[in-house]
Amino acid sequence: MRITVLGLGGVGGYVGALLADQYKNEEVTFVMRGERAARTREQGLLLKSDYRGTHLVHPAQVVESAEGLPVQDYVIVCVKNYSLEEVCRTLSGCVDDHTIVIPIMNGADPGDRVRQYLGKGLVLDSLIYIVAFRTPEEIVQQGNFAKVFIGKKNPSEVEQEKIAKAAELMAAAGVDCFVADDIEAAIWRKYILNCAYNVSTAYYNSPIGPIRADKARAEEYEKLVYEAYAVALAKKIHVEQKDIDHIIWRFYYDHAENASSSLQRDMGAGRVSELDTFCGYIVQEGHRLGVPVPVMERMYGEMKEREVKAGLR
Ligand SMILES: NC(=O)C1=CN([C@@H]2O[C@H](COP(=O)(O)OP(=O)(O)OC[C@H]3O[C@@H](n4cnc5c(N)ncnc54)[C@H](OP(=O)(O)O)[C@@H]3O)[C@@H](O)[C@H]2O)C=CC1
Ligand SMILES: CC(C)(CO)C(=O)C(=O)O
Repeated sequence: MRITVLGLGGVGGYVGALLADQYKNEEVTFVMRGERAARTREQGLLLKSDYRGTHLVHPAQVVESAEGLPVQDYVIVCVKNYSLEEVCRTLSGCVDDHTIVIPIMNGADPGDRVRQYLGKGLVLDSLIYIVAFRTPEEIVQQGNFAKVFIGKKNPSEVEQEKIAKAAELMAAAGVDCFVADDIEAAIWRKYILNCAYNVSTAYYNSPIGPIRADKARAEEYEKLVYEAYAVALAKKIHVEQKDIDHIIWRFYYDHAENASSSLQRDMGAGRVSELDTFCGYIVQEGHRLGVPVPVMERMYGEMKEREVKAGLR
C-alpha cells in the first residue's frame, strides 16, 4: 500500500507520524521541504503528542515534491489553504481514479477546490479538531483530543465503502477518525466556530479568556457566529440553531482560558495567514448571496491592512 502525506506541519505531522508508525511495512512517503526534510531523512520525525504519546518515525521515503511519485492509494494533504492550489499541481502524476485524496484542513471548501484542481481520484471532504504545531525539531500536539471526520456529499455505495476503509486505515493508526453522515454540515459547524474563534483571537491577539471576559468583545464574537450562520443558511447547509447555541456555549463555558487558534499563532508570529479562509470567504459569500456580514467585513478589512503593512500581501 502506498500512502503519501503532503504538508508535515502541525496537522500533517500528527497524522503522518501515526500513519508512518503503524504502516512501517508499507510505503509511506512524506513530502517535506528544505531543512526539515533533511532532518527527517537523517533523524526521523518526532511527534510529541499529549493524546497519543511520543513517536519517532522513519517513513519509507521523504521527498521534496510529489512530482515523480508513483500512483498512490492514499494522498493526505495537510497544507495551509493558500498553498493548496500549488501543491495540487504536483499531484497529477500520483493520483489516478482509484486514489483516495483527503485534504485535512480548515475552511469550507478545500474538498471542492481539490476536486477542481485535480479532476480525478476520489477526493473526500474532512475536518479536524486538534491543537498542533511544528517547531524545527518536532511536531507538538496539545490537549487530550484530536478528532477527524471524513465523508463526501451523496456518495455512491462503492464510495461509501472506500470512505469507511479510509476511516479504518486512520483509526488503526490511532488517528480518531469518524465517517460523518452529513460532512458538509459537520464542516460548517466547525467552520462557523473558526469564523468567530480564530478571527477574534487573531484580531485581538489574545486567547479566549480575556475576550469572553470583555462584554463588547464577547458580543462581537456572538455576532461573528451569527453572520457565518446566516451565510451557511443562505447556502442551504444543514446547520441548526442548536449547533449555534453549542458554539456560543463553548465560547463562554468550555474553551480554556488560554485557548488560542492557528490564525492567531500565524498572525501573531508575522507569518502569511489563512485570513482569506476565515474572513475573506464569508465576506465574499455574504456579498454574493446578499447576506449582510458587517462585523466580519470590518475585522477582515483591518486585519488585511495589518498584513499589507507587514509586507505579507
Ligand atoms: N494547527 C492546528 O492546530 C490546526 C490546523 N488546522 C488546519 O489544518 C491545515 C494545516 O494547518 P497546520 O498543520 O497548522 O499548518 P502548518 O503551517 O503547520 O503546516 C503546513 C505544512 O505544509 C507544508 N507545505 C506547504 N507547501 C508545501 C509544498 N509545496 N511542499 C511540501 N510541503 C509544503 C509546510 O512546509 P514548511 O514546513 O516547509 O513550511 C508546512 O509544514 C490548515 O488549514 C489549518 O487551518 C485545523 C485545526 C487545527
Ligand atoms: C478551533 C481550532 C483550535 C480547533 O481545532 C482550530 O481549528 C484552529 O486553531 O485553527
